[in-house]
Amino acid sequence: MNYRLLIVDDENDSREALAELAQRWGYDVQTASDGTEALRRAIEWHPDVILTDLVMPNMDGLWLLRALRAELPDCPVVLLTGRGTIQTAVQAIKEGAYEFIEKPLEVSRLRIVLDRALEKKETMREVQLLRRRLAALAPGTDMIGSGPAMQRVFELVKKVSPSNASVVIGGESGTGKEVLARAVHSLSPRKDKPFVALNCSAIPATLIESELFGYERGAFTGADQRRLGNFELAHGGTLFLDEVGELPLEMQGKFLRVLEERKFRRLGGKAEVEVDVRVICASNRDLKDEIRKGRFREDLYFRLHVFTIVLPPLRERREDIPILVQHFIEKFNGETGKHVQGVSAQAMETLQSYAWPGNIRELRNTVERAMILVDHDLIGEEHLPPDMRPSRPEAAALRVPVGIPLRDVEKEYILASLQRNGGNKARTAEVLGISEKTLYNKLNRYAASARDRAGEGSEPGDGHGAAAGAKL
Ligand SMILES: Nc1ncnc2c1ncn2[C@@H]1O[C@H](COP(=O)(O)OP(=O)(O)OP(=O)(O)O)[C@@H](O)[C@H]1O
Repeated sequence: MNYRLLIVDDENDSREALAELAQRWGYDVQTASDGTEALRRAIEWHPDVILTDLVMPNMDGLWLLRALRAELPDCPVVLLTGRGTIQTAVQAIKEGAYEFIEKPLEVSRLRIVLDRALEKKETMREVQLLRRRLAALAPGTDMIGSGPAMQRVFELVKKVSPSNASVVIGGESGTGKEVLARAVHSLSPRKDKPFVALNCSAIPATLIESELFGYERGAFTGADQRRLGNFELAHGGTLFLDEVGELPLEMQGKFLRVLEERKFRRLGGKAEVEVDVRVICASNRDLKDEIRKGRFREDLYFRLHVFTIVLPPLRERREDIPILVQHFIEKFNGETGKHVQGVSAQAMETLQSYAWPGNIRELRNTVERAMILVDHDLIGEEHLPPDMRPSRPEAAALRVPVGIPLRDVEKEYILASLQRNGGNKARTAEVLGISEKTLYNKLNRYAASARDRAGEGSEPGDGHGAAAGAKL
């Protein structure tokens, strides 16, 4: 289906010329000669993009822009401006116009601006969809994920949350193990009690005991008052131990005892403290392997592994990337007061093809960085880290062996240009500085000679040779 372009200009000649040009580029075109007529057409016809002259005698471009913001807020408006009207054009951009193009009109710029406006419109449509899906996801938790892998995880979360069972969460670093533990907590009857998280790998072995169980005043030098440990702080709620494989062996014994007896003593304390705590553990090490190496107690392993949930790495659930990106954009918009809307199609392609060794944490940081760099409302490829961007051969060199006939050089050059422009003949003709008709004639000639050669029993050419041209 062709894109719809509404052209608004009070001058007949320039309106007709623009319409003819746009039709050649493949647009369905309607025209209007002033703002009021344009508004009526826009409401009836729903164009994908509007190209309007800024200065018109009757209801000018700025009036139209304002009226359209209310009626068709998603439709990009491109303004044509004369030299003396730049200031008004800048004002129009502030009021939401997509772009302005100065007269006299540069055809190639018009083409590029219209293409980009359409790309933006498509992206915004996608963004709307993602927003709607975001709102419908895993209510009551911060977990985002809509693909089948995460749906399976959500099913498990829903099953295990209401119980008191211990849960072990596996998955690479940054896959969201803590987020998952919080989700289990917030969907459990303990949701109004504390959720206490402790990362065992971040605490020196000598301090872990006091972190977990607390101490009494005078228990050791410097203990000048009683301090509650994480078990006590989590009473009635959930204790999340990240990197549980890092617990020293001796601590594992004490930990097991608390799980079995539900009571313990603070360091330096005599009285036993009773606690009611649900324990969720996470590890990105293989605990079975740790048992074999004598670094993890088997009895603790079996006590903890009542229920296991493994989070897949991001590269195995790429389908979730768009919705996660949108989630982080909305989050950072809220924190920074920015109004970034989404990510361009090309940038999203890059994000979806990257391997994400740091998983969701890395994705989150990437979006945060891009949002610092971006000064429009759309994140583009240029806002992504350079090593993430695929190398696109912007000005790919064409190697042509010396000594071949000039007409073959021309053919190779034309076919390579066509390929670089994604098969778009109008754009290729423009880049080559020839008419589209000339390009068609040449391509037809290549195709015919390829057919002839094929008829003679020879190969019809390689991937970007004449046969490829014939198909285009
Ligand atoms: N499903 C998700 N939805 C939204 N945000 C997520 C999700 N999973 C992870 N995150 C975000 O990614 C970051 C890393 O998550 P988290 O700390 O839970 O990972 P982890 O697996 O516990 O990492 P580590 O193993 O390094 O402790 C956090 O900022 C978190 O908010």
